[in-house]
Amino acid sequence: MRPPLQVALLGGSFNPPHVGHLMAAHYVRATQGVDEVWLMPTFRHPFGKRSEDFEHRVRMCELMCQDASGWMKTSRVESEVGKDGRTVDTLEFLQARHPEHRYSLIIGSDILKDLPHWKDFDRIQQMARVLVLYRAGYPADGTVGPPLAEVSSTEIRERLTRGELPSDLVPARVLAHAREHHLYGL
Ligand SMILES: Nc1ncnc2c1ncn2[C@@H]1O[C@H](COP(=O)(O)OP(=O)(O)OP(=O)(O)O)[C@@H](O)[C@H]1O
Ligand SMILES: O=C(O)c1ccc[n+]([C@@H]2O[C@H](COP(=O)([O-])O)[C@@H](O)[C@H]2O)c1
Repeated sequence: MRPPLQVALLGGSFNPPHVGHLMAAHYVRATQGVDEVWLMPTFRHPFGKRSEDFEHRVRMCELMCQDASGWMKTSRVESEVGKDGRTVDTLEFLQARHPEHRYSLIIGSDILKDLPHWKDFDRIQQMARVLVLYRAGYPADGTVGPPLAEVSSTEIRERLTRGELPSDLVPARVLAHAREHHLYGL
């Protein structure tokens, strides 16, 4: 019998995806015994965060995944769960759909402050191994690995608003998609 597929989930707004996401995915794949990393763009953000259209964010994630050899994938699962975007519901849905997989959940250390407001984080920890990555600028206890890139989608959107093209922070194919579709006021 084959061992279960080890899947690490990286949920986020991806508004837009950037090299910080890419480094997080590569780091986990390289060091955490993971077969695949699935990017899961939010469909309904639980805290009401507004973003560009889901389809554009999915496409930009797919374009970013093209840089990896099949192990990094984009999942539309958040649009299929049919609830209000809570991660515990997404995990339940994925476990029912692929009971043969084993899940890890990747979060950056900037999110630790929000966890008390997440739904059923205890249950999440029962269903998945939670990997807290050290996001540069957000030191915390219990993180895994070195500080990762100091980059955020917020900073990228700000640069775009100023008319700058953040080609040092956004994969080229992703930036080309944003330009072609006039996202972020381009
Ligand atoms: N540079 C980074 N290093 C480590 N983790 C990151 C980094 N950027 C994002 N993450 C993690 O990836 C997940 C999704 O992040 P998200 O898509 O919200 O990006 P963001 O840059 O934080 O966006 P925004 O600035 O719009 O809040 C979160 O768990 C976040 O902590
Ligand atoms: O489950 C929750 O209650 C919950 C509350 C807030 C955020 N999340 C998830 O956290 C991930 C990162 O969100 P964000 O705000 O950094 O884009 C994303 O997958 C969200 O669905 C989950």
